[in-house]
Amino acid sequence: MPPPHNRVRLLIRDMMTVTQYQAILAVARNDFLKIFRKLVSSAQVLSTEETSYRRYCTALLVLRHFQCPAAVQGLTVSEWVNRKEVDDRVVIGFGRNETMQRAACFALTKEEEAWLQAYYSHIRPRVIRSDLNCDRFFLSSADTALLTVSNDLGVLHKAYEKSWSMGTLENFLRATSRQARSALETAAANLTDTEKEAVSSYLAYNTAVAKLRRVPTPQTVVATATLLDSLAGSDTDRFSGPSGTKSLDFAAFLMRFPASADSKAPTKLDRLKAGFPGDRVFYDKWRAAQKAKRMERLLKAFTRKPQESRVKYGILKEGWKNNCPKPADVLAAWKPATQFVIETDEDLRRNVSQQTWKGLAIKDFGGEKGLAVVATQPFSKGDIVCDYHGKVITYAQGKVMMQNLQDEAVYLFFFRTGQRPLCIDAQTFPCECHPCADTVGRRLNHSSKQANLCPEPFVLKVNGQDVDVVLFRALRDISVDIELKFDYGVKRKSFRGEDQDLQWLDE
Ligand SMILES: C[S@@+](CC[C@H](N)C(=O)[O-])C[C@H]1O[C@@H](n2cnc3c(N)ncnc32)[C@H](O)[C@@H]1O
Repeated sequence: MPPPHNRVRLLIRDMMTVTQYQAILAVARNDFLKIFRKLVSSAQVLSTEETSYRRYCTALLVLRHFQCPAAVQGLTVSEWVNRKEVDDRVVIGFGRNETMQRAACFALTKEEEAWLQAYYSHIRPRVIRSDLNCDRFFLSSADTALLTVSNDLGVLHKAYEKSWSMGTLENFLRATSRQARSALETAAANLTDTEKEAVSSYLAYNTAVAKLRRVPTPQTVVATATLLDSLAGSDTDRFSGPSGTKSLDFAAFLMRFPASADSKAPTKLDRLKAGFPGDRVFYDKWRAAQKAKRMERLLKAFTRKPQESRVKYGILKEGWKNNCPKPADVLAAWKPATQFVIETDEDLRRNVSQQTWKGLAIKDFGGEKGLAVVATQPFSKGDIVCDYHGKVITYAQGKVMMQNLQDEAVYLFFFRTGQRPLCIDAQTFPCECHPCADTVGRRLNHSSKQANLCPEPFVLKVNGQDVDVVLFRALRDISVDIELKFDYGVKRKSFRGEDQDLQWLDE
């Protein structure tokens, strides 16, 4: 029999409601939101704050969405970029098939999505420093897949131990995933059988369990998430701050009016129409954020220390009439970049031979466009992003393959290196060297007007042999979530040698 004080704890645990298990989310919320605001306004965030932010995000998925730690750890970038908006929620992990190991599927509110997106677009890219190619959404600060979600939950509770008043029930509680899930099952006892099945499917996390159940539709996942909120005894805003604060929030302002180097400042009328104050407080902060972005772009544009006149010309070419950094400030902040030679760069050779390109995910846009590639970390103008991978064949062989294609998408890249016309065959799929991978280059879509990548032929020594490769270079700075595209360089009437009216080739 457990000692008396443990018996009291066990008894209290039996009485705990779902909301009480979720109390840590409310207690830590203000600190979390402070970091969120800093992230979206591009203010400096300490690495300790980044870790606390990640801990809160994983706690949210465990305690509010009842996902088990293994499912949170297994969440991938591909699942995140392929999330689907359904009604007022965003469904993640939908459309899995049997080859996938995890079966977590949950529906976030729009606010929660913005929180996780801030982790994904601001913290995750900073954590990826080495050459490890990790597709996991949550990374540890050592740039590897996060394996400590349970432990992180304990650390989050410990950090707020003192702020919980002595003698309250919460004081006894360090909620674990298992306890929160079992409190939910207790709360679900009076539901109908169909609702119970939906709840237990929302909680399922391994393929074996998920296979026994029907695959839920995204609408069912959303309905179940709403049901879970009601079982927790309150609505989706139960952790929200005082009403009316949202419109005073600069983070919300930036979300409504993103401050990129090229965006137009919101006018007073724009601000008022969107429900923000008409005064200059947010406006001035917005201008400072844009100025910082412009400074960043100018600094990246010069690989050698420029003359002041060149910086002035650079600003003129950008067409920025006001709110630009002073040329003298750009010169003061400029630092030389590290040298990078394509033909001898070891990382690049490894990426070509092993297809370990970082910062990219394949996203399904559906319809005619189909699969495409999006950035999962920022790229700078001039960066090599990936290659067009496939077997190098002769131009003539490529043309024969092209003529034999019916209506299917084309994965042949014709190019010239020196005087030699060649073709890369990515039509034959999967390739012999990567039988289990969908290589990213073949999923790049076309755009003649908004291309952000440019193909360049090179000869590289790969595994001791000279290999013809086509590398894609970023034509401009590319941020997270942007689709990567290049100009296929063909006209719609001549594509595939047929007189086909393919309108997308004019895009
Ligand atoms: C190299 S593949 C690109 C990846 C392809 N979307 C997929 O789902 O695998 C080329 C094919 O993609 C499609 N495609 C490329 N760019 C497109 C665009 N901008 N809009 C619509 N479809 C496009 C065309 O069917 C083309 O033959």
